[in-house]
Amino acid sequence: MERSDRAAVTVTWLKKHRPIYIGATRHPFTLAIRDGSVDFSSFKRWLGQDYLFVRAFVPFLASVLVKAWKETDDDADVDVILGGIATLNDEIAWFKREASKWDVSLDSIVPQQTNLDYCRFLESLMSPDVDYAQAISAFWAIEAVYQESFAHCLEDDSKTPEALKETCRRWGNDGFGHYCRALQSLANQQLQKASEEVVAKAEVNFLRVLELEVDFWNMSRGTT
Ligand SMILES: Cc1ncc(CO)c(N)n1
Repeated sequence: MERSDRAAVTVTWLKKHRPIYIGATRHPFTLAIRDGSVDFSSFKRWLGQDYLFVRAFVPFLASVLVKAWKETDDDADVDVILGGIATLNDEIAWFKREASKWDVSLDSIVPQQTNLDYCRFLESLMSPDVDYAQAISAFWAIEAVYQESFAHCLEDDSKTPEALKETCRRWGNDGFGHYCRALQSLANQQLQKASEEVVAKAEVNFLRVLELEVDFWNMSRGTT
């Protein structure tokens, strides 16, 4: 592909891998939240596992911040990522409150294999050998799946149970949507300048994120 054809690499990926993306963002678990049929024990399992995931997401974000600081000239990238880190601080406090509401004891959650696999993937991206283009595009994909999944649960015709709406709003709100578009545009900027090899690696990572997201929803549903 010519450089000029790659104005928005992430848009190309979304078109090319549409069925897989839909599989992650219209998963039976989140569709069950949306139609009100979700089993609360599945929700509680998701809550506990996602808390562990988000804890592992903190050092990953910190590593993306360091890469942005090293590899970009203006402050825009660092500012967007720093905003993400600030949100994560609130998110961890929210998980603790939500868990106590649902009687989920966060201290005794054992990470399931899927979660360990996902955290290991994050760790692989934290290596200094992985460039910023790869890290920021994976970061965007991870956030975008949650944004699309939970925004769908808040549409007018959804029957999301009242007790789950706050969770859906956390990732489905317009502000988070705006943040995801900002990440997507940072990813596009980097991918546009990146070598063919880096773009190819980033596309593999994108697919791996989608696969891990599907596995994560499956785990929450108790089907793995
Ligand atoms: C598994 C997973 N993917 C994405 C997000 C979004 O931050 C999250 N909290 N958990």
